[in-house]
Order: sequence, then structure tokens, then C-alpha cells
Amino acid sequence: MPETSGVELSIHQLEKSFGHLHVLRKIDLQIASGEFVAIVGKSGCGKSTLLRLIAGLEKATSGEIRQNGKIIKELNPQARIMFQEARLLPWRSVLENVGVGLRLQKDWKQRAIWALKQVGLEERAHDWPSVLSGGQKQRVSLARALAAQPQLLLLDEPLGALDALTRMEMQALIEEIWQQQKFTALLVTHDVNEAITLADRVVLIEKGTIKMDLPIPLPRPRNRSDSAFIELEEKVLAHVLEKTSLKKETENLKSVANE
Ligand SMILES: Nc1ncnc2c1ncn2[C@@H]1O[C@H](COP(=O)(O)OP(=O)(O)OP(=O)(O)O)[C@@H](O)[C@H]1O
Repeated sequence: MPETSGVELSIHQLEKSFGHLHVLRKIDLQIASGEFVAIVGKSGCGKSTLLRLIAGLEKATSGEIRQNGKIIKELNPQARIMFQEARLLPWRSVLENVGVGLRLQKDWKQRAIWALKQVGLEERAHDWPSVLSGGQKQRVSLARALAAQPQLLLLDEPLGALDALTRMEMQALIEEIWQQQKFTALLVTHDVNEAITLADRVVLIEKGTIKMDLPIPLPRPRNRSDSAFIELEEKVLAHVLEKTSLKKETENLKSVANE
């Protein structure tokens, strides 16, 4: 399969309300083709809503999202989304799950096998999802997204339910595939360390607005014990945890951990 290219996104004064609840306010964000952007922020700040708007699963209350210059009005055909749960169909094989969105295309099997190879699971093509581990299910979910060769990959806390080791393996896999395929990637995560490991930029949303947009100018693959990495991590955490008492709590926790 040929490598994919990315899309450019331009978000202008985007607002989203659900009734009286103003979830996103005056969001302005530019994302270049092939860029990897992480969106962090406290629970309920509007991260998933932003992703759903970009996917075309929700309609904006006002403002606009342009993709390669064109306003996104309905389901975004260039985007694929990966969630925290794999959402596999239990009555379909791994291969059929990966090809589920491509069944009208003659070469769906070939594409699905290609995608399974990308995630290292081609040998499990004929298994049922029920016999896979949590990490393998998420690999299948990633393969299903990749099979369509999306120009935009939307990752909605996809590694949130995995154990620490599997999570790190998946982070490395996502980075490797993104570097090969060159699609644009948007990752919603609670994990600041994960955001700095993967992203070119970390965007912090607070109460529906962008509070910080921080470039991560570190070489890849990133070294989590590098002092520049730790400095950036502390900077983002300090903004996420705004309150001094919480910051102190983190410092205390760190000093206890280092003892
Ligand atoms: N379809 C909906 N109808 C009504 N309210 C909604 C809807 N979708 C989201 N909300 C509300 O919008 C707010 C933001 O939700 P969203 O899921 O975007 O937050 P989040 O930052 O992704 O949170 P989390 O990190 O906990 O997943 C929440 O208060 C949520 O209850």
C-alpha cells in the first residue's frame, strides 16, 4: 500500500453548546499536514467534543473547521477515529472487523491484511476478538482505522485502559506508523507524559478554551528520562494543575517516589 498524506486543519472561533452548557468557546487552532497534536485537559473540559466536531460527528454551534480549506459540514471522509474501547464486533473475525468499513471495495481483504501487518497481528486474522488480550484488541482497532488509509487519525484516549507496559508499546507503534504514513494525528489524552512522548505540540484546554499551545521540539523517539523532556512535562503539569496546593501535592508525591 502507498503511504498516505495528511490534511491541514484550520479551526476558527469554534463554539459548541449543548443547551445551556457552553462546552467549547472561541477555539482557534491551526494544524499542519502531517503534524501530531496532543490535546490535554481536565475531565469534562471538551476534548472529546472537539474531536467529534472534527470527525463531523457533531455540528458546531458557531465558528468553523476547515480541512484543506473546505468547511467540514458532515461526516469527515478523511478521518478515522480510535476510542478507549476497541468496539469490535464479537461475531466477526479479526480480519472482518478490520475490513468492516471497506466491505464494498473489491480489495477489502488485501487492505485489511495490510493493516493487520502494520500492527503486527496478521497471524491472528482468523481469530475471534474474544480470544485477544486488551492490548491486541486495541491493535485491531488501530488496524481498522488504518485500513481506510485515513489522512487524519483521531485518537480519543485510545490507550487509557491498557497496562503501563502495553501502553508504552502501543505509543511506540503509533509513532512508527504515523512516521511511515504521514497522516495528521490528533490525540486526546489525560496522560501528559504520553502527550510529550508523541506530539509535536501539546494543546491544553481549560473550561472550553485553549489555555496553552506548547511546541515539543525534542528529537524522536523521545527519551522520557532526558532533562528537557522532564522540564516540559513539569511545565504542562503545572498548567493542568493550576492550583498551587495541587502543584505542591505533586512535588511531595515526587519526592516520596524518589526517596
Ligand atoms: N451529546 C451531549 N449532550 C450533552 N452534553 C454533552 C454531550 N457530549 C458532551 N457533553 C458534555 O460536554 C462536556 C464536555 O464533554 P467531553 O466529553 O468533550 O469532555 P472531555 O474533556 O473529553 O472529558 P473526559 O476527559 O472525561 O473524557 C461535559 O460536561 C459533557 O457532559
